[in-house]
Amino acid sequence: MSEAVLTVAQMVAAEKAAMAAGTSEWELMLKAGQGAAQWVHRAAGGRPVTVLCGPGNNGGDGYVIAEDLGSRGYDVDVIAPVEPSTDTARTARSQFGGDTREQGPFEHAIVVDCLFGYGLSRQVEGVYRELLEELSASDCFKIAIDVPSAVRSDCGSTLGPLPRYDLTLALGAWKQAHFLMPSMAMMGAKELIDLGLPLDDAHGVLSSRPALSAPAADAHKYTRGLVAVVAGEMPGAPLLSCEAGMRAGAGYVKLFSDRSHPDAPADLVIVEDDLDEALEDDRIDALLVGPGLGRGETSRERLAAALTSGRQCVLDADALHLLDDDLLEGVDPSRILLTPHEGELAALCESFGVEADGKLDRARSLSAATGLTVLAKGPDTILVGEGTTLFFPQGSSWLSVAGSGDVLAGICATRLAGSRSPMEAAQDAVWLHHEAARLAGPAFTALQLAHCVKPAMASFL
Ligand SMILES: NC(=O)C1=CN([C@@H]2O[C@H](COP(=O)(O)OP(=O)(O)OC[C@H]3O[C@@H](n4cnc5c(N)ncnc54)[C@H](OP(=O)(O)O)[C@@H]3O)[C@@H](O)[C@H]2O)[C@@H](O)CC1
Ligand SMILES: [K+]
Repeated sequence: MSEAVLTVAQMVAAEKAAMAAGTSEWELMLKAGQGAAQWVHRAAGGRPVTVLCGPGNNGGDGYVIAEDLGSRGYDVDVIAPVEPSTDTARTARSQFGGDTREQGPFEHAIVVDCLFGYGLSRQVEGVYRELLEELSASDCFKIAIDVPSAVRSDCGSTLGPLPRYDLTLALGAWKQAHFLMPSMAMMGAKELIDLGLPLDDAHGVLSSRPALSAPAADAHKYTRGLVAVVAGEMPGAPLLSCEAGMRAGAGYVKLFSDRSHPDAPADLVIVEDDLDEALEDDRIDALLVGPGLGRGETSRERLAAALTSGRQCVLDADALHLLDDDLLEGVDPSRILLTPHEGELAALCESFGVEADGKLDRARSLSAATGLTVLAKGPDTILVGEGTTLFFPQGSSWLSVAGSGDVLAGICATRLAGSRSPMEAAQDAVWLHHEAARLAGPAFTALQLAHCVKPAMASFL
């Protein structure tokens, strides 16, 4: 099944294309509703179900679900504050053999929310708000059809109460809100119901688990990739990057630093030569600059030296605050990966005169304006480059710890050194980072996370 992630406009276009090819909207709704009913049945296991139906086609899906469950012998209670307003939803209503009522309260242990789907267009008020508030306060099992009803499908922000759902059933394709905060964290388990829509042209894709490989039989340390981490004013952060990079498959990790690192592990090579000289080593496959770099003039010079060396680079942390058009002059942007968190992304957009709203739009606009690959990290991670946007399943919330980004940057640099493109390297790194966090369990430190990158590798071999 396609893992395309669509905007509302793309969703509407895909539906239109399916209809032009001979499938009616009613057929799509039947397929969607019956596919969803199958999941509701699995969750309900015979217990009575309440279905909340709104005025549009999301409500139409609700009537199809109610009819399907009724035909299986379920006790179904349908709450529909208004009559359906689209032809297809009216057809669905007329095919539903049961009664409806206009408002709550609802008592059943399973509630299916079909108030609004991707057609949500304004603040949720009145009886709809009351129903969503009641749903939020209830301890019932909550199922959202397509998207939670108060969620804007393109950006994941809310226009009303957002209950914590147990299950969200996406119809036809994933919407961006399924992988963006705050909505993604409230959707529970997510399942996709295939409607056979044409989705080949989608620019957004859900990242699939990478398959990594062990070194070739004749590998040596240089063929596996030499990573150089360019240190700066603060020693701790680049060391964390090295600790992670050393466990993500690199053959060799070096720290280019002009100060001593008494806490460095014995298996890390520290190069104290002049940076320009150190960068002349032809065997370097990728550089990481930014963690602990500082933002002063010397730091800027170190970043400039790294960029003008022509090597593939991962830029993180302070490097993202220093980066501007001047530093990128003559640099091939297709060899550079940026790993900003939300604040760094906003700062980058300002530096490059990119006007955009929200994380997704910022990452896309920055990449389009500069040609750089952008890994916009955070609880909802987005990767943009080569005209594509990749979305990711949610990682552990324990990743919100100081040094977590340094670890991610170190993994990115190692993957980039291992003959991966910036997009591939970043994708590998997000999965390794998430898996390391899963293995580290609760309340880990960044160093413990870096150590778990090694066992995380095993999950992808
Ligand atoms: N993808 C597919 O292939 C398939 C998709 N299907 C389903 O269609 C869904 C999209 O349907 P949709 O376009 O009819 O929009 P939907 O979300 O039901 O809501 C629009 C209605 O709500 C109203 N309204 C909006 N906001 C409001 C507010 N705050 N407060 C009050 N009213 C508000 C709005 O009114 P208006 O803005 O027009 O005044 C309009 O009446 C999609 O999510 C999926 O479930 C399947 O059936 C078939 C296959
Ligand atoms: K819904």
